[in-house]
Amino acid sequence: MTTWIDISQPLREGMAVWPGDTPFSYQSVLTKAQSGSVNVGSLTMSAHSGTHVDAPFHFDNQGKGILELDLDPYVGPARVVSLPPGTESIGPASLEKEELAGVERLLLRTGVWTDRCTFPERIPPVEPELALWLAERGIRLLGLDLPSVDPLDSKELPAHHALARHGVHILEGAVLDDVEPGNYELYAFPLPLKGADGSPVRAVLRKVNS
Ligand SMILES: N[C@@H](CC(=O)c1ccccc1NC=O)C(=O)O
Ligand SMILES: [Zn+2]
Ligand SMILES: [Zn+2]
Repeated sequence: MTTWIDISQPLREGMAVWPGDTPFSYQSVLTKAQSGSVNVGSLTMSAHSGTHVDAPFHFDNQGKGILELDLDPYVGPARVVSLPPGTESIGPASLEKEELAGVERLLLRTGVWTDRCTFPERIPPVEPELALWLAERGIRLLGLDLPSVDPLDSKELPAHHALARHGVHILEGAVLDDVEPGNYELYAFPLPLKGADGSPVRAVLRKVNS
């Protein structure tokens, strides 16, 4: 049996969501007793719930929505890198010692979001300069264990825009606490949501030998 490493946050009532955003809820609309055959539930949630991907339409009215996105960045070989505790921001200097030749998907573990029931107050943001640096190295997906790539109070979202401009897809809210740095295969397809600006994903890793 394959050993999957689930790096998705469970979607459940009470989970932390962006301040002011739609809380997650699963409601039973029909019970087996009522229908005589089946339980049926209905979901209410933000497109940015838990472990999710952003489409450029999230921050750019002319940007692609989830359904228009290329799927390749979301599946394939990936590298997990752990950043040192106390990292203030994530830029080229944070990664200069890493040998990233051939890496197309990069997952960064900061370890700062420890209590998933509450939203973090401060996160180390991605420096917009990192976008070009990643693109120059052929990286097409940046994943983080953080709810955003920009400071939580940012309105301009410079890192989101820079990453999109350079074709680097964004995966947010991954759970990497127990994942050793190294090489993996990543599977994190977005849902086929027409017109949506983001999508929750079931993100999993599988260890590869190297
Ligand atoms: N940029 C964040 C989400 C975000 O900014 C947000 C999500 C829900 C409601 C409001 C938000 N931002 C600003 O008001 C993300 O990419 O998940
Ligand atoms: Zn998002
Ligand atoms: Zn985002």
